[in-house]
Amino acid sequence: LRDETVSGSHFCQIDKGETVSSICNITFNEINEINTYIRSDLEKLISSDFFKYFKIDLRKECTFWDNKDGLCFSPGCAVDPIDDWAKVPMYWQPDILGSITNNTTEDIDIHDDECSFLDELCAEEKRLPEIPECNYCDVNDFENSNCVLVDLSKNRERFTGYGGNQSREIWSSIYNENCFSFGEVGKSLAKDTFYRLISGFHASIGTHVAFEHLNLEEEDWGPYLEGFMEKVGNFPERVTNIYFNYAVVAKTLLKIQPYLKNIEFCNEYNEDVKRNIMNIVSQLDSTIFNEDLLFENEISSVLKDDFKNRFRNVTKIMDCVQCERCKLWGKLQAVGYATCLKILFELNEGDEISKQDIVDKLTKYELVALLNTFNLLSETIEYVNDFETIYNKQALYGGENQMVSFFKKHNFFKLLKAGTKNMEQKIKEFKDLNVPPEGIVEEKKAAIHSQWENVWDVNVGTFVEGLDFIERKYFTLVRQIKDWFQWLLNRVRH
Ligand SMILES: Cc1cc2nc3c(=O)[nH]c(=O)nc-3n(C[C@H](O)[C@H](O)[C@H](O)COP(=O)(O)OP(=O)(O)OC[C@H]3O[C@@H](n4cnc5c(N)ncnc54)[C@H](O)[C@@H]3O)c2cc1C
Repeated sequence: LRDETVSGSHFCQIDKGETVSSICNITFNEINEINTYIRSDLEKLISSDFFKYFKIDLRKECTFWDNKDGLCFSPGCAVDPIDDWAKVPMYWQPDILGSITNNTTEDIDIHDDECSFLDELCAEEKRLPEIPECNYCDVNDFENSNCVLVDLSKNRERFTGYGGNQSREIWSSIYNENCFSFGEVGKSLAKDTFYRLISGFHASIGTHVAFEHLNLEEEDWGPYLEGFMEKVGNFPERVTNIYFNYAVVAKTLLKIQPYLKNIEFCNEYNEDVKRNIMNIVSQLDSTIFNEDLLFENEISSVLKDDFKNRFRNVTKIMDCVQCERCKLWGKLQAVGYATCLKILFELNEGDEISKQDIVDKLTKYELVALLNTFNLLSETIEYVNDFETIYNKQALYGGENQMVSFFKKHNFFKLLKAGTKNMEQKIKEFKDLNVPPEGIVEEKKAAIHSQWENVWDVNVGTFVEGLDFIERKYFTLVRQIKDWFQWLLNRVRH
């Protein structure tokens, strides 16, 4: 979505000078600009040892329906969990995490494991456990013994081949059962936001899938513009929702920034990670998203609970995803958005001490998910811009490319060749006709004439049909050639 457009048309039908939504006082252009500034810092942060690991139970049972038969057999669906523990940093080692759960006060310490970020990272600084606040997502997700640790940098979100009814069922269940009904959407900013978050999340996955796409014919990875346009680009609302989500997550980071001081990312990494986060956050603009407007007039504990329940359901539905890699990234993003909602809702009220308390109790998984979700959106915006460049190039040089691909696709010359063969066959048959005896010459002449007409009609018809094809697609010139040919044909026949 950069400034240059071809012949005045807007890529994805979006005016980049407009604000992203009534509650985001920022334009598409401004978000593009911010994203360019923070991109390299964000990439550095996400590839650090602290943020590149995530724990997940890939075998967790789907509690909504029976999906035992639904498996994704494509090799792209697989995840490579960590098996060489020697290479994993100290604070991700199972014995460090395990030492907490092995304690006699197991139940309490499990919560400690999940919700006291500081304790979990720096074993020597254990504090007394507190009751968790992670109730926008399912806290049990990260505490069971079936969890595996995954290096996210080695299992990127990309095309896996997962699709069809299986994935459609998941999306439709998220939209139909867990978003507010269509009657409610449009009447309430808060409820609209819920739908937009899901749609932006979906569109971001679609953009990644199209950008890191496997061309099955050429067995090569690369951007697939048609796929992007089909799933995202032809729907301005979906592209807008990606920018909307970017604004929401950016604002979440701005909101927790003043309270990050207490969090220690272990001595080894603390300063680096903190400096990096501060660098990123300092480039964001607080007008990017106005959550006060969102909750104006209607923030109530009932609505808040409704949000919590619905989003917790969304994170649980991810257990029903049959493709492991999709499940990994789906879960991570669902937890990332759940964390956003929690911070935007909970940090909007109460005194400074309670706000500090909420941030102090964020779990490692929530923070890893939040920052990785922001990184995915940042990549998505970069990809949308790259798709625009590809689109503009094709529009500029499209005439030639389209012609070549047309001839490749419709194989026009093959059609002509077949027509010619047909014609040769007919001529041969014609030649093979025995010369008739005197008396029936006139009759035979008429038969021969009709044979010729037949040959002519069939083959010329094929040829004209071929020209028709091209004409319909691209050339007015062909119409003239065709008219001329038709005129010549009429003259020869009569
Ligand atoms: C949680 C999850 C994670 C996934 N991760 C991956 C992955 O990493 N790699 C991969 O290759 N595939 C992944 N998939 C599959 C992918 O999302 C699509 O489902 C798949 O590519 C099939 O696409 P589709 O064109 O049939 O439509 P789908 O994307 O399945 O969409 C179903 C319907 O939802 C509507 N819709 C589509 N997009 C939007 C939107 N943004 N907003 C509102 N409505 C919309 C349309 O009406 C569409 O027909 C994932 C699926 C899920 C559920």
